[in-house]
Amino acid sequence: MYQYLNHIDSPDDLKKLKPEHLLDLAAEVRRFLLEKVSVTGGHLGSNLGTVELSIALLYCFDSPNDKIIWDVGHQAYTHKILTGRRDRFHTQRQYKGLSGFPKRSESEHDAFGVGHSSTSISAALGMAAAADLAGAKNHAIAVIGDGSLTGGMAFEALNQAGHLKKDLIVILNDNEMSISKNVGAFSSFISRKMTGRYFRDLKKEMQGLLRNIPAIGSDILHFARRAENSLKSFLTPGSLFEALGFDYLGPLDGHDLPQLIEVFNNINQLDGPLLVHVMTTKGKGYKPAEENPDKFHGVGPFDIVTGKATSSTSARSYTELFGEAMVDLAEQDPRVVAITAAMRDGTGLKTFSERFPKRFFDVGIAEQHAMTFAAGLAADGFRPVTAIYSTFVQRAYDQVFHDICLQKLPVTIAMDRAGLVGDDGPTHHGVMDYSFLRHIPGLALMAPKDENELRHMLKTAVTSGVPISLRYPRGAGMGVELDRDLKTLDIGRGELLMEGSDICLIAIGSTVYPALQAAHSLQGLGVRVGVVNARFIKPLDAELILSVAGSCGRIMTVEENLLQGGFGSAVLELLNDNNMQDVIVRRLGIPDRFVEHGSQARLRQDLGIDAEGIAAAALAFLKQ
Ligand SMILES: Cc1ncc(C[n+]2csc(CCOP(=O)(O)OP(=O)(O)O)c2C)c(N)n1
Ligand SMILES: CC(=O)[C@@H](O)[C@H](O)COP(=O)(O)O
Ligand SMILES: [Mg+2]
Repeated sequence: MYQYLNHIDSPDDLKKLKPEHLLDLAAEVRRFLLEKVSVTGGHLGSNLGTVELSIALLYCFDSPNDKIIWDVGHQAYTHKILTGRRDRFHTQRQYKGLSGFPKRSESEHDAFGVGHSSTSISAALGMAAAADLAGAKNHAIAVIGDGSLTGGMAFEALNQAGHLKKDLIVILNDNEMSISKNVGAFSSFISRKMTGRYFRDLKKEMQGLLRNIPAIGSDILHFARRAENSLKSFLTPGSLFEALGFDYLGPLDGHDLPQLIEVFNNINQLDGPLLVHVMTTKGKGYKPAEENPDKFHGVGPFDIVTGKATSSTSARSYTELFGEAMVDLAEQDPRVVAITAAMRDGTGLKTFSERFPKRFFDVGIAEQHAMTFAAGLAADGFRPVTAIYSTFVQRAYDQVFHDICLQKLPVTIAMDRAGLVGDDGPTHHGVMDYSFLRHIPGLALMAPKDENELRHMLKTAVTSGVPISLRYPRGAGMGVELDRDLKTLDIGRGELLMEGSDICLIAIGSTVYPALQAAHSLQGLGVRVGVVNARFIKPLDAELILSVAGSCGRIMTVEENLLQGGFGSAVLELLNDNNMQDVIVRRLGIPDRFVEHGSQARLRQDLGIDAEGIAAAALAFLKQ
């Protein structure tokens, strides 16, 4: 089946192959990727696009002594397969299986843990500085995509690299795609095809310009030629990197394995900062992915022949209903604008962008900029909604504080993928937003119990006129009926769902329905259980919580967030501030550790925040 691939368990095995066999190996790797990812799901398009690049890097450099760092790392499947993980690759992103991203704890060939974009150049530069200090001669190689290069910290690293002049290799994998088509002036600049027409027009312009300068004899033509040459060198993609102190090579064909090997063997001898620009095709070698690179960026299990998904969910997703509510709100209020950081489809804003193109902004992978851009819009009368995954909002903590809350600007921070996201694992779980946002003065923070309440919370947010954030989970909603009209909720008001005098479960967001389920099963055992849907992490519904605490004397909080500084902590603080220390409290949530990847259901079960876990914890609590 795999004549070459089955004999490669390390880069040393790879190096035993003759160069002419590497093309066959690349074909086998592509087949292997399709075979495995069509079953497990995962990031397909970017991995099909980096097969040759991965082979050439491991063939020409000396991993793990040479450090290869993949930016984001979603495109490092071939790197993993050729570094001893082929036989375990069917477990990638599965519970207790391989991670979907490079991880130092997983292999010595994973030089740096990744998952959030734009970190590779900083890390590689750090390793280059380490090698320099240690007198070592190993290479530090960052492989960064054109999308990830729109992330600000990549430029912070390029800036310092050009200054330090350490031996650093940056490989720009340019497929002109982020998750969707890449955006921004920089991405069009680096992918600019220096066409003949472009130069001809430019030349005409130059000559026109020069004709207006008083004749300075025959020198003018000499000057014109020099101007044209310098203009050409200035306007090629490499000119910007050269201006930052890098040597620039490219653009090369990122699928031409012999060329990549020749170049990589040569650059092995170079020193100082070097940027190699390779052009690749996202989804290369698999027609459905080449034709729909955005759709095949991240996939569930699919049929290789048709390219169609083989698993589907019934209930509509939180994301989809968020997107629909955004369209409704934008129709009602011309001040509503939407901002995404390179994740239009992932955040459900595709329809919004088509209906209101002038009120839709994709800022690239630039969450910090997104927040302050929103603050600018809000300062001048608009109602911006930033739609950013919870884990990526962590990137923009200071901007939320400094640019939005301190100035009390009416920005809505809509955090999708909040809570446990599942297969992407610890880099992507959105389990800290209660903790890192709750203590910012003036910021309201809420979480809906279901997709219908999400819609009302969104309306509440964009009409509130204050800094406000809502967070909702990845995946399907609860399948509840949707109210026809969106309504506004009272900020700081929760709802009492069940009354009970033995114990009261105070839940928030995705834990409300599991708490209700637990309560019904406890009722069957004769336990009188109350359930509260808190709705707001801040401001808490103090009146409701103090009332149930006083009448029950025993409460259990439940949250899909770290316990440290989370919702339960807020309730403890409230009780303490109101001298209700005699109320006994148990907090269910995520303990002080990172949660590995696996299905959301399995992770919630492990953490005891699913219905069974809540019921068991409540029973144990009652027996104390
Ligand atoms: C800080 C951060 N924001 C957003 C993402 C989501 N994300 C993952 S891959 C990706 C696009 C990356 O594009 P590029 O670097 O060009 O890689 P390609 O998929 O094209 O190979 C995005 C936006 C992320 N991983 N990290
Ligand atoms: C690698 C990356 O960060 C994104 O591709 C992320 O995996 C998308 O997550 P969703 O699949 O939840 O949209
Ligand atoms: Mg790209």
